[in-house]
Amino acid sequence: MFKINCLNPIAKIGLDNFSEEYAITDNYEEADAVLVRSASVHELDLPDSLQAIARAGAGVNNIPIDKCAEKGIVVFNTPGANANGVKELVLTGLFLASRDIIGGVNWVNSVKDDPDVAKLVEKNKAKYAGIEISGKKLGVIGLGAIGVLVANAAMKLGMEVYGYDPFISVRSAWHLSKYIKPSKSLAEIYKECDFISIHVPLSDATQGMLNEEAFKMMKNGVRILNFSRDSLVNEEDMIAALKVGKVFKYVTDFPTPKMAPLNEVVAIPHLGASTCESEDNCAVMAVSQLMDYLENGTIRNSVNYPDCDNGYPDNAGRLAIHHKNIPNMIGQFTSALAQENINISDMINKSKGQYAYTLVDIEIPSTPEIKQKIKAIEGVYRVRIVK
Ligand SMILES: NC(=O)c1ccc[n+]([C@@H]2O[C@H](COP(=O)([O-])OP(=O)(O)OC[C@H]3O[C@@H](n4cnc5c(N)ncnc54)[C@H](O)[C@@H]3O)[C@@H](O)[C@H]2O)c1
Ligand SMILES: O=C(O)[C@H](O)COP(=O)(O)O
Repeated sequence: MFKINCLNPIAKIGLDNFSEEYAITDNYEEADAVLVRSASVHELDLPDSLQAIARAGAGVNNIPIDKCAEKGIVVFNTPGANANGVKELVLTGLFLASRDIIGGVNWVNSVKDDPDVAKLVEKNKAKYAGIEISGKKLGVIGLGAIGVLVANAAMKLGMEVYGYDPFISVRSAWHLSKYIKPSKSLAEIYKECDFISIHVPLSDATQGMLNEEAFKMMKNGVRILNFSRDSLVNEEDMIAALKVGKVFKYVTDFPTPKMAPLNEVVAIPHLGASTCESEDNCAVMAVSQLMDYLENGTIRNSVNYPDCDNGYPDNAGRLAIHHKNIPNMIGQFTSALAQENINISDMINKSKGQYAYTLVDIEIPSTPEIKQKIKAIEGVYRVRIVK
């Protein structure tokens, strides 16, 4: 029986896919695996029982992924599963940035009981007027699952779209419209674009990337959209840029105490992935990846361990070994098994950066003694008996 703890509410359609071999527990400390959305795992201890964390969503900055890797805990996410939900809200954001729609609606609310409301509207509407997005230049920073959808959709709305992603995947490149202009540098995006939308993960490399230096290169009155993470933007620099009109509007899905009260900020309560469809997609994908990992040792869409699939374990035993990606690990595993006169029937080894993962199928059912012998090898983080 596998025990699953949910650190956030997870869509029922996903949880319903767990078979009778699984039980949902309220007790994080006893969980074999955890499902999470945006709740922070950084402050939590990682119990010895914990084998996997599945993020039902894209961003994993709420999870200590290296600390997990070193305990042999596989961290999954669900690439693309909420991308359409986010894209639709980004399109909304483009329109909200083009005219002061929110300011105007709020003002109408404040005069709604006035019998002359219709006259007042005609007299005051100019204050909320703006521009059209058609014909304007949009810069999309980060052409992953969301960035590609945003770029293609904005192009269909008549925008001239520039894209920047030095690490673009083959899959994204295939899906990107040929009409999107590839930018060689961020500077080109900053100098050319009327609207800029950022779709990169938060990391040490991207934190604060929209800062004073970047704003200096941008057009006066640029509109910036951030549906990725608050700290991609240097808050003080953004506030200064908004004050002088360098940035005309900042649309963000991540309000902070300093940003939320500003008139030039459209602050949305992190709704990008909060649609029935996205929540269902993420939950189904996360649960399927967890089950395949717990039952077969298969890894799909992990952010700290490599993809690794040796199918259903149809040999007598299977060991899943998490280890450092250093020379002679496989040699030591095979020697340790040979010393016990155990024949290996199948084996697969994959690596990702400094971490590696080996699935070894053997001709006898795995035992705690075999597990211990492999675990004692230096550089091994965890050994799990799959079968
Ligand atoms: N608002 C929401 O509810 C919501 C929902 C989903 C995702 N997100 C956020 O959006 C981010 C992107 O999501 P995604 O699904 O498109 O992820 P993704 O992994 O598919 O795409 C990210 C892209 O950013 C690119 N990238 C990385 N560093 C870059 C850099 N320095 N400059 C330019 N490009 C860079 C990568 O090459 C990749 O193509 C997530 O990490 C998450 O933080 C927010
Ligand atoms: O990174 C993500 O997938 C989003 O920020 C969604 O977060 P949520 O699952 O908490 O809505």
